[in-house]
Amino acid sequence: MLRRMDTSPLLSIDRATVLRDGRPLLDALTLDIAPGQHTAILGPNGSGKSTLVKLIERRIYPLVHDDGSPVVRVFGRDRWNVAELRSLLGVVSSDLRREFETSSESALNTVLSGFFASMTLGLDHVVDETMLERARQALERVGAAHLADRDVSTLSTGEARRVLIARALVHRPRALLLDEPCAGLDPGTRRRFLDLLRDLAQSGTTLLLVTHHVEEIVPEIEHVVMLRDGRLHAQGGKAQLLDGNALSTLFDWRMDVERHGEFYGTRLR
Ligand SMILES: Nc1ncnc2c1ncn2[C@@H]1O[C@H](COP(=O)(O)OP(=O)(O)OP(=O)(O)O)[C@@H](O)[C@H]1O
Repeated sequence: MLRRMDTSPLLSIDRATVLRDGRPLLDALTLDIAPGQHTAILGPNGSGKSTLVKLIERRIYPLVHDDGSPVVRVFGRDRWNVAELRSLLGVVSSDLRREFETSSESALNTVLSGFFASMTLGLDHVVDETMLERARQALERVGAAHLADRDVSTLSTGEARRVLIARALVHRPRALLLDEPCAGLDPGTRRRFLDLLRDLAQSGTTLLLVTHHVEEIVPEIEHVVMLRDGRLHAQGGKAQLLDGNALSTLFDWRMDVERHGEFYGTRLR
């Protein structure tokens, strides 16, 4: 079973449609991401990026197919217990960030709650020494060990982001799904954060990075998916899609693409 899962696509979405008030937020979206394929998911506001994240993390469900065939498979499987899925696919989403803004848990407990796919540590959650050690290591990994005892609601945006990444990392997941992880970070913190993502990618964690900023696409990411109006607008390699014409069409504004070493940037016309 494990061997089969290892070679299965990380993500396989077959004509996913999500409706709200009769309107498609995702419209027959088909998308395949291979194992180990670091991917950036780009799209303008309202293009369906966060909806896609919620679909993958099982917060919302698509319309079912008439023939009963699965719409979303993660690591080759369409049925998951959420805690089990989180152990393989760590998620840092905007919903999760909002939920933790009002939490009164310490950063360490917040990271530990990742073992139980819950928001807080409950009385029925038994934390053993190994978990504690792993949670401390995860905080260390993201440079947040000194925040362990702080109440998460008192952390700055960048500090809280690190704690949420540590929470996603406690299981040492195979992949990380990050929705706008750099929103609200100052330039230095953003660059350090991107270096952390590079480090994770180089040590074998597959990155799925949702963003509207080309500047955040770390060099390890080679595959780009473009969403627009809830549909797959384009997908391909960076050389093909991080191009002035392709990005201008996607974002409806003329822009040029510049290379900054291994990174890309845009200049609006
Ligand atoms: N619960 C909901 N009910 C109705 N419409 C919704 C709901 N959630 C999202 N939408 C709409 O679905 C569309 C896609 O939203 P989504 O949040 O996925 O976009 P996004 O690409 O993540 O945008 P942004 O870059 O602004 O975060 C938007 O038009 C949004 O208004």
